[in-house]
Amino acid sequence: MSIKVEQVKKTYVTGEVKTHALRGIDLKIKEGELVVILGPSGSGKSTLLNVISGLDTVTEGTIRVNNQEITSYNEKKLTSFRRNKLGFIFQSYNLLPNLTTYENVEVGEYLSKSPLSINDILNQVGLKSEKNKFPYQMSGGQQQRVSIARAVVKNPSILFCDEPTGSLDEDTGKQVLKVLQDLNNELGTTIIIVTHNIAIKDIADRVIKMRSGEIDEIITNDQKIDAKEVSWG
Ligand SMILES: Nc1ncnc2c1ncn2[C@@H]1O[C@H](COP(=O)(O)OP(=O)(O)OP(=O)(O)O)[C@@H](O)[C@H]1O
Repeated sequence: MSIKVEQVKKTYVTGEVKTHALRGIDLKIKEGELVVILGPSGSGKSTLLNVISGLDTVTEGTIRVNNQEITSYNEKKLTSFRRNKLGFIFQSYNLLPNLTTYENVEVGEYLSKSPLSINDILNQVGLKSEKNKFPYQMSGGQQQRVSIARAVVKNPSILFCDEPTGSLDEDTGKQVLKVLQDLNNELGTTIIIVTHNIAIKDIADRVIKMRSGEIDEIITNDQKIDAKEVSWG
């Protein structure tokens, strides 16, 4: 699904204090792109991800997803758009602790009108033999792969990832990136990754650098590398 962001501003008001988190963002993302958003803390990365995914509203401007203006949707329409079309992965895996791997992924399946096969996805993320384990019986990388499987079983058109490797060591982080890269290549899922980790830029089609609520620079990456070759440095 393509995304078109036009003149988007987001201002948070807390008491007397106004925070201009987004100061006029223009951005187009093509279907099937893998985009990495980089920038210092407070530069507006998560806010941008939240408004594009309809988790938060804009103060000004429009966002179109596949030519549908989601900024004009009411809460009910937004909820159904998020449920049917989008997948989310966070730094904290947000798994249900008393459910097994398979059952956690079933939660994603239940939310979708056109789910993929749970077993196929567990194979794809390398968790076939972890199917009956509970989150506490697995490593951080395995738990993150369960959260990816839960998001992907919905067959989302866009996958939003907020610091997906933030809690992981380098080797495990790279395995998780590899899973995301394979999904992008094999299923054509549009993927947007927000991160502090500059090394992740090497797997992106484009890198969007943010600063103080604005896009500072957009870099097209002509030499994408395999996630296994990424080095945290
Ligand atoms: N719900 C909120 N209410 C008030 N201010 C907010 C809210 N969410 C974010 N902000 C402010 O908006 C600005 C941008 O925050 P945002 O979380 O988008 O930055 P970020 O680049 O994702 O930072 P980090 O890398 O630390 O997660 C910050 O100044 C932040 O304090």
